[in-house]
Amino acid sequence: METVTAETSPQPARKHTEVAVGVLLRESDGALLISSRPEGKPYAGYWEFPGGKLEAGETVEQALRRELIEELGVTIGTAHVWKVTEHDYPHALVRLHWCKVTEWSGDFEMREGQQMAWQQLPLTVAPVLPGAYPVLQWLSEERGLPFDAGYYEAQQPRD
Ligand SMILES: Nc1nc2c([nH]c(=O)n2[C@H]2C[C@H](O)[C@@H](COP(=O)(O)OP(=O)(O)OP(=O)(O)O)O2)c(=O)[nH]1
Repeated sequence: METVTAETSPQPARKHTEVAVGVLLRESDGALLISSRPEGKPYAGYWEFPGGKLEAGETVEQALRRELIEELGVTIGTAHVWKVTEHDYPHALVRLHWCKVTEWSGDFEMREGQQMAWQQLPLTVAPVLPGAYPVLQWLSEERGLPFDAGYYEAQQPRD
């Protein structure tokens, strides 16, 4: 009989965590809204696009609308998925559903004690969550700007 060791036994497939993410674009100058991750979450203090995990039965748009009310106090208009990416973190395998958002109402309030910044590319806040790099690349390409992942990598904390 074949012995299956820990090294050779197949690993069960990791389940994806589905995440809705908003790229809020300011009409006047095309600036992007970036926010910092609150204390108590993995990667606290890292900068990201606002959003969060889908709850049972929610569409991406519904989850994004709920998250932005919870985190920022704004209610978004229509949002459609623009890109889907995946990132494998030690804490989770995430599937990110990215939506561009150009319409919202309400005043921004940092309801989770986080910070926010309207930024042009390349971003000047750091460190940025690595799962956001592909979107920064696509946004740069759309604007005819160079994208250098090394610029963002160099700002990651070292252990
Ligand atoms: N919001 C957001 N999440 C991102 C980005 N890039 C990226 O890899 N992620 C990952 C980090 C997290 O593993 C996951 C989002 O989960 P989260 O913990 O922030 O979600 P949540 O607000 O629903 O959190 P929770 O407190 O309910 O657990 O997606 C990004 O730009 N924005």
